Amino acid sequence: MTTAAAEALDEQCFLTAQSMQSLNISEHFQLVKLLGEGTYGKVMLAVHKKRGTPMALKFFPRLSTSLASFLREYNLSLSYCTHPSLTRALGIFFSTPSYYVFAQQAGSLR
Ligand SMILES: Nc1ncnc2c1ncn2[C@@H]1O[C@H](COP(=O)(O)OP(=O)(O)OP(=O)(O)O)[C@@H](O)[C@H]1O
Repeated sequence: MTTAAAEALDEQCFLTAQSMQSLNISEHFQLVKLLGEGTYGKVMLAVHKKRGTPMALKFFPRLSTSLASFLREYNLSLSYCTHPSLTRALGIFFSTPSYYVFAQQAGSLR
């Protein structure tokens, strides 16, 4: 990553930190099933309760994930999401008492 790209990413992380909401997951999403687990945490298939939109929610445990590294993952997923072979980030991110979470299009490509 170039210095300019790293600075742009830092700035984006700072800005997104300002608008992170705390959500009660069960109020907004129905969790359907576990899609997989990575080194950082788990990925669940979820449906937005009001809109019926299916999506993959990525759960980063707050015990083992710093806010800075979560925001970095989230913002990287937003900037790479234009690549046709990657699942699209949906611009949804929030915290719960135990997790930092962001949403991606649920796909079979990964
Ligand atoms: N958007 C998605 N749609 C459907 N399934 C997904 C999606 N993202 C991740 N998964 C599933 O969850 C698993 C874990 O994904 P995750 O992105 O957490 O980790 P990874 O990139 O596979 O591994 P690591 O965390 O080690 O880099 C994947 O292997 C895949 O099976």
